[in-house]
Amino acid sequence: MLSVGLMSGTSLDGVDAALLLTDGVTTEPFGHPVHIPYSREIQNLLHEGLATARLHGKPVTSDPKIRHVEEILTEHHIIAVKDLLSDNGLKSKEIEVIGFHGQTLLHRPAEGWTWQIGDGQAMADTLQIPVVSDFRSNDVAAGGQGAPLVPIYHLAHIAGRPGNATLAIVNIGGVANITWIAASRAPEDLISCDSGPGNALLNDWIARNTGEDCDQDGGYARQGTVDEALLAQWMADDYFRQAPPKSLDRNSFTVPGLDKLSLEDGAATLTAFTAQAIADTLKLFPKHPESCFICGGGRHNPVMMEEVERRISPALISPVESIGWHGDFIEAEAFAFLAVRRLKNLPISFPGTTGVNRPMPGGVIHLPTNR
Ligand SMILES: Nc1ncnc2c1ncn2[C@@H]1O[C@H](COP(=O)(O)OP(=O)(O)OP(=O)(O)O)[C@@H](O)[C@H]1O
Ligand SMILES: CC(=O)N[C@H]1[C@@H]2OC[C@@H](O2)[C@@H](O)[C@@H]1O[C@H](C)C(=O)O
Repeated sequence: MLSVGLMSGTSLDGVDAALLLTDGVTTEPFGHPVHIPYSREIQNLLHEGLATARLHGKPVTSDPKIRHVEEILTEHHIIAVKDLLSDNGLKSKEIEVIGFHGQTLLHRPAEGWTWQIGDGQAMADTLQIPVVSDFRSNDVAAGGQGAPLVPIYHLAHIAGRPGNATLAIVNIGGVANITWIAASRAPEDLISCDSGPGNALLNDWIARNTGEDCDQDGGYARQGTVDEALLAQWMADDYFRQAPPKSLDRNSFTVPGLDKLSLEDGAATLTAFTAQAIADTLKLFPKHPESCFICGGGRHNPVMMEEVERRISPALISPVESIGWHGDFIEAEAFAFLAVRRLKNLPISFPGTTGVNRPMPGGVIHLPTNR
């Protein structure tokens, strides 16, 4: 079965689209994935959507501003699927299902909800392919965190590899998250959580001060000095001592005192914040992993990788490319996998991954209506 996965993450940098050959248990990435970056205009629109959602403080789907953002977001994802199919010489009828994550506007599992936008029915009708969206709500409604959902894909993807070392897969996206994989390789033994910030706070800091999208190759952080006292203050947040599973909103941390730092010292301290949170989170799992594989955009930032290496002890980190994975498209592949699992009614979240009380299927199926 060939399926498509679409991810628009908390970095707000664009849409990742990937193909996966999967029966919902075994997996094999297929063809060439695509990344369709957001224009500055769309990024601003998404930021406005996030700000509007924060003002509401709860899902208000009838707000015309939010509906407009959803429409543009959905159009952009439809373009990504069309590009993916044409780049790979595929037709719509060769795709069994699309996993459409959408864009998270607000995430408040403690209040019993999480809010992703993206019009799955419009996508199904336009492309004439079944679409699965809204992957997180079922888990949150059942008392789970609704995130991370990628761990079962990490497990399926690692399953073919020899060896039974305890592993961690660390994703440094907008928010960073970690999947801990036990030697048993059993889904019931998975443990995961969001570790803390990834790139989103750093991106926001760089954009605010320079108008650039990110700290390209760690250029600003490299010239700065980490304010360890301020970092210790940020790390005093109770979140970092809570046991997994646990999850974060993109804007869960407010980083007081940051504005007093220079551009470079701010970049260095935010980069260290991401790394220190990863290092401290690894101590919360039952056993220190024998290897840590890093995926997500943060692995392209050499200063961030050095900070992670320096702060994890004992450190045994390498990018996921060292095990043959494509580290920029793991999440898109994961949503292709989760969509097929939804069609088969297989669970996508587990007590150890989201804190839900039993393995839980998730996602809403949208079948194309004939026009
Ligand atoms: N060369 C680079 N130098 C510095 N930072 C980089 C580089 N390449 C990518 N990044 C960072 O990675 C980010 C994109 O990461 P990624 O695509 O994993 O985010 P995401 O899909 O939004 O993640 P998530 O869904 O996990 O929150 C960029 O916004 C940028 O901050
Ligand atoms: C609510 C939400 O959208 N969470 C995202 C976010 O981005 C990274 C981190 O926080 C992660 O837990 C989750 O996404 C990934 C894809 C997941 O569910 O596994």
